[in-house]
Amino acid sequence: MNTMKQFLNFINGEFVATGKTFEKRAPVNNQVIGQVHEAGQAEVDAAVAAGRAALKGEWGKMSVVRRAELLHAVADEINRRFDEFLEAELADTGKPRSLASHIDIPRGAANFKIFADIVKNVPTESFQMTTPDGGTAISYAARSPLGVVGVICPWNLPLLLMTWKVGPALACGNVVIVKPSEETPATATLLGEVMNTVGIPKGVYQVVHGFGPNSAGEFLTKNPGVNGITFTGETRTGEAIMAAAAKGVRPVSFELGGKNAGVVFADADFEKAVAGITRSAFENCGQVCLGTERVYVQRPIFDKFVAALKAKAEALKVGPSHEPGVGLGPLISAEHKAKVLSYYAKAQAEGATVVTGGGVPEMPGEFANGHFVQPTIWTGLPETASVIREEIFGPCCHIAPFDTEEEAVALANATDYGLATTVWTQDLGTAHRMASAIDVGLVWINSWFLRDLRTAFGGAKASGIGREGGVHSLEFYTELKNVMIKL
Ligand SMILES: NC(=O)c1ccc[n+]([C@@H]2O[C@H](COP(=O)([O-])OP(=O)(O)OC[C@H]3O[C@@H](n4cnc5c(N)ncnc54)[C@H](O)[C@@H]3O)[C@@H](O)[C@H]2O)c1
Ligand SMILES: O=C/C=C/C=C(\O)C(=O)O
Repeated sequence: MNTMKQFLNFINGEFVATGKTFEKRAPVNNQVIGQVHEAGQAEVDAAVAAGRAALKGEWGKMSVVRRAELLHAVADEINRRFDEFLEAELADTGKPRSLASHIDIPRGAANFKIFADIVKNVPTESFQMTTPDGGTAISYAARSPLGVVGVICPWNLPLLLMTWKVGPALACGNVVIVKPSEETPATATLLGEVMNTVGIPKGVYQVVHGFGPNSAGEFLTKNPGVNGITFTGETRTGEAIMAAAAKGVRPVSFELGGKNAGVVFADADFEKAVAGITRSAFENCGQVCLGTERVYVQRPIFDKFVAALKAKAEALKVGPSHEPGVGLGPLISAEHKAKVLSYYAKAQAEGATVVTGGGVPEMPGEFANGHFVQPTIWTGLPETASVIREEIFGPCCHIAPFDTEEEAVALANATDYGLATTVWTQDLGTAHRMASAIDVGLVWINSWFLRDLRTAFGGAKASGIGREGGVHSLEFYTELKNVMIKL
């Protein structure tokens, strides 16, 4: 009998079914592959109570060193069960096996290790002063956990983006309640087994499944027992969560949407620039917040660059995860496919030259029902066009020419977002001037999505609030107290 996989909530160390389920469908063929048990108000309230109890119990009293040891053990257990996490992520997302095995799952584990090490080694400040009465005083800072942290995650890099928050939150002594995307329940649920195996006390890591409004997401953000919320997702969702967090003045950490530019100067290493923009436009089927949907190429190499990127896009093998050599998987859902195709139609309606793509590939057999779209490149549109102004989150980009550095800066900055930019040039002066002038949180020079986990990560403007990564995560996941002692 084909027993449908059940994705349960993970509350107080137990896997919890509810009477209310929704379908999980495979992006590669749109077949139902599981039932997800939606957490209601009662389940979310139970998770908050269990989290608060955990803070008062063994976990709240645990030393930093012991916490770090346990988080290293979590990472080691993820790596020991690497194939299970890999298969779970592939089933949920349909992404190419090469991508999940080299990025999603390794980073899912690494995110625990890096913060386990950081919390053991980062000092806090101390000062000595002469007091007005001629005496002295010393002061020191001390960090304490925020408390119960709500972690709300998107579906594009499910394990990576969830543990990018859970890692530092736990390292700082908090407890977390994770609300994975309704599209990708698997790896967050599997991590619950790992937490039990490793011996993370119950109530420290919990998972509630569901949607946003009138479901687990909203119940979590509105629960007064939640002390802070870290969220990755669309900007408009961030606005709703920020409104919820306002009650009780709870802190938020937001990684939001983007409409990132890629800027290629005529002096760039041409092959590297083509390869880099190909990755930034099409990797993960364009479903990466850091991805490039607006490409600006200096005029002398514009035609050559368009031809080269066309060739790269057309060389991408479109198919399901298990097929070797697949470079482009499906989009996450039928709804998202419809959204991306609506932009493909808008581009044509607004007069774009379709350099390649613009539709749906012929897929064999069951995969004809998958959420596959063609990698697509446009030219010839004005900067006011919808596909240049709005985040699409698909395997597509528009390429436009520019002449001067100043023009490239103005084009890159002409957006409400401020997440990432990738700049390709072999001139050091150009590189540093561009990095300085572009209003984003992340600039890659002659690279893209190259990550040092000690660095500040986050977006400016409508792309986010705060920075996570390295010591910057401690600023969100702890309260910093100053103690002054008169001697
Ligand atoms: N800046 C980054 O680092 C980053 C990384 C990945 C994705 N993103 C962005 O995420 C978006 C794609 O992901 P998505 O479609 O899952 O985003 P989304 O905003 O639709 O959903 C994200 C999560 O928020 C939950 N949610 C939705 N409404 C909510 C509400 N009112 N209250 C509480 N929770 C709510 C969803 O259930 C999901 O778990 C894109 O805009 C992308 O740019 C940003
Ligand atoms: O889709 C967005 C990717 C975000 C990546 C990270 O947050 C990271 O690499 O830590």
